[in-house]
Amino acid sequence: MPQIISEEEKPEVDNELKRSRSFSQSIKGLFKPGSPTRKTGGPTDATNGAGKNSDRLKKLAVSKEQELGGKRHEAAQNRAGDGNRPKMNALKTHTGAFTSIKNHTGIPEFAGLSLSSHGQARNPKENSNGTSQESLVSGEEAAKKRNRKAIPIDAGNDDDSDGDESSSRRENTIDEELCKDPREVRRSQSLQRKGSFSRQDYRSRSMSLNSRYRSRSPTFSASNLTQHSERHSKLVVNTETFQLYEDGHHEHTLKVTPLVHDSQEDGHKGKPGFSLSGFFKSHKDGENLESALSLLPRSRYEFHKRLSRIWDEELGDENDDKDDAQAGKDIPTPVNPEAAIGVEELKLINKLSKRIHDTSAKSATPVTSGNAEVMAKKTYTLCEKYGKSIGVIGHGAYGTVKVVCKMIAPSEEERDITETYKVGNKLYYAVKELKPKGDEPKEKFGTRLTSEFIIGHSLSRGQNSKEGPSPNILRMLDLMQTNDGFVEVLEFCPSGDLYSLLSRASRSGSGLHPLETDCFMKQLLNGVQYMHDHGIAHCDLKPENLLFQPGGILKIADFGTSCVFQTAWEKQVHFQTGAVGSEPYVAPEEFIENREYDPRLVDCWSCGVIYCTMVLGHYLWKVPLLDKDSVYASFVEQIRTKKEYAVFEEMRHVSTDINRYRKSCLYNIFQWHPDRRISIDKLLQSPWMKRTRCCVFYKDHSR
Ligand SMILES: Nc1ncnc2c1ncn2[C@@H]1O[C@H](COP(=O)(O)OP(=O)(O)OP(=O)(O)O)[C@@H](O)[C@H]1O
Repeated sequence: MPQIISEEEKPEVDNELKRSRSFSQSIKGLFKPGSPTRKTGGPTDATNGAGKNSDRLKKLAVSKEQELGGKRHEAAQNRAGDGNRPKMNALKTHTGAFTSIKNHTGIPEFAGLSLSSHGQARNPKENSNGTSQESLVSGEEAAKKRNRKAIPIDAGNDDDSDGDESSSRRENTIDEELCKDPREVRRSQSLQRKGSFSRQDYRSRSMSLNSRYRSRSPTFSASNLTQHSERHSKLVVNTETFQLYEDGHHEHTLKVTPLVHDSQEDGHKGKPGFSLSGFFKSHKDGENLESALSLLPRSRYEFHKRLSRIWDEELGDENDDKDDAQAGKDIPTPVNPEAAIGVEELKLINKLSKRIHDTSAKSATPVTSGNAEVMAKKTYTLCEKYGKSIGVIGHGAYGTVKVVCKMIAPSEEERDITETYKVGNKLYYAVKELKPKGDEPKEKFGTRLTSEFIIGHSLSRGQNSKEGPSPNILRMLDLMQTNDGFVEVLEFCPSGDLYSLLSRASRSGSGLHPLETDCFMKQLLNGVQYMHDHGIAHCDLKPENLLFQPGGILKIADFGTSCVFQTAWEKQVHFQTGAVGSEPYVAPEEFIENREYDPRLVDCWSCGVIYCTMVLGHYLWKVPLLDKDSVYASFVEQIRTKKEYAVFEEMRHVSTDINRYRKSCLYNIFQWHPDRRISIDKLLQSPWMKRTRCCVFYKDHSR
């Protein structure tokens, strides 16, 4: 049964809502471009965050472990009308999560806490694509049209371990219309389209590439993927992105996002699209990028092992080893070895901070001049390790994201393919340029850079994890330095992000299939659970930060605003204050001034919003503030008075049972009081998720 707030709890909730209302008055300027640091509560900038982090470390030594309230409530469901769908006007905040570490006495002076942000007003998807979030806004007729007759099918998970759910109750059904004619399905599921995308039509080229990609396994180890294609089962649903078989198995067939010719970046007229077989002529920008040098110590050089060994033998850097040994001596023994931020990360933070600081100090003498040769001997260039730039995949707030491609020798072809996207003997990497924004202080930029990289690098390597890396965390492979900035080398996800997928689905009128959305949700929750298990909360979960491999493997990306709530030296969970993320996905408690909140629970709220966005094809609300958003206010009102929300009640699924379980989970996610919100762990244990068939096989069957 869904949980809502009981009568006796109302006063407390009312107070909170009032507070959130009054805070909303002051939040107006919070996310303006270049808006100054908030003085009280709310987001702070990285420098303030650093101060807070030191305080926190002192506090942490004596404080008791904070535990989550696990109270769950039950409530009845009634029907109610829904308000108007909002047009999107979202925002995003950024923060740095680390500060440089100068000494290691006592509890390490590790400042891995993202408590902060200064806001910038920004369209949620204000990028080169001209893509607008409004494109996701649509009406509600589609939901009504989806209410159709159903026929039985086993759409459940093979895992029958959800105790109380006996097999006799598994009357899973699938929409009759969906089985009959996928095109009709598309029409019937069509979502009203608003706005348009200036992203050029990707289809002509990507369609031909798509078949190549579809035939190969996604980048995650094949053993972790469920196998569908060998089964001889009738295809019952076939949309542009999803194929469902009669036996309940499914496959994702995501398209490949086209690259833009590098030269177009410079204003040259070039042919749009790209060929994976051809390399473009290097130009000045390309040379700058390709000669970028890694900032990672050579001991971190885990790929291209053969080459690494040669360098280690020929060019051993004793100083690095000495520094490591010295730093290791001063670091106390971890109490929480599973934390993503442990001894190795601490050493790396120090090294990177030093290197980034040195680079900033010497910005007048870029690395390509005299010192470049010396540095190049100690490390490797981007071109040597990851290949040449072949095009641009997108634009972020901090710079362009390019794709580089490296041919590998036949002897290397057996190499671990989890590293990045691989086609034949070519490996593709995404290279994200990072430059300080406008007048962003160098120190703050360095902090943000280190934070994002260390968190992403540690999580994606899974070094501190018994089960190894998660297939749902984007691999962050390297941090390199160019003439005028830095670049992160990332696993390349050729199918782009969930935002683009939803936009395309909305545009083509197909929407996503319920089993498709459930599979993505399960992957998302598993990825987030992995992060939480290792002491990191993402804090900016949204479709734009979820990338895909063509086979439908979802990758959580962008750790720039992530929060380290527990390091290897802490047993307690650290809460944070201040709104972080994008308004539609931010949990309501983040807006309450000076209120500490559990970052894991805000991630859970965001997952719920993402899920609803996938199902509905539009946002739930613009912002969860009563006085700012009538749709959110309507949600709160309906839950209070009718104990249900019309939007959730009207959602349809292929299975009536799964629909019921899902609804229950949604009510438990959208608890505005965080103490009553369901955790990611519990969500993954729910009958809904247990019955969700997923493209990734998670070792822990409870997931
Ligand atoms: N590893 C990757 N593989 C494929 N596409 C990527 C990858 N990383 C980013 N992109 C694409 O590049 C575009 C810009 O990404 P980026 O992360 O810089 O944007 P952003 O979300 O604005 O980030 P930030 O919040 O750090 O500014 C997005 O459209 C994204 O889908």
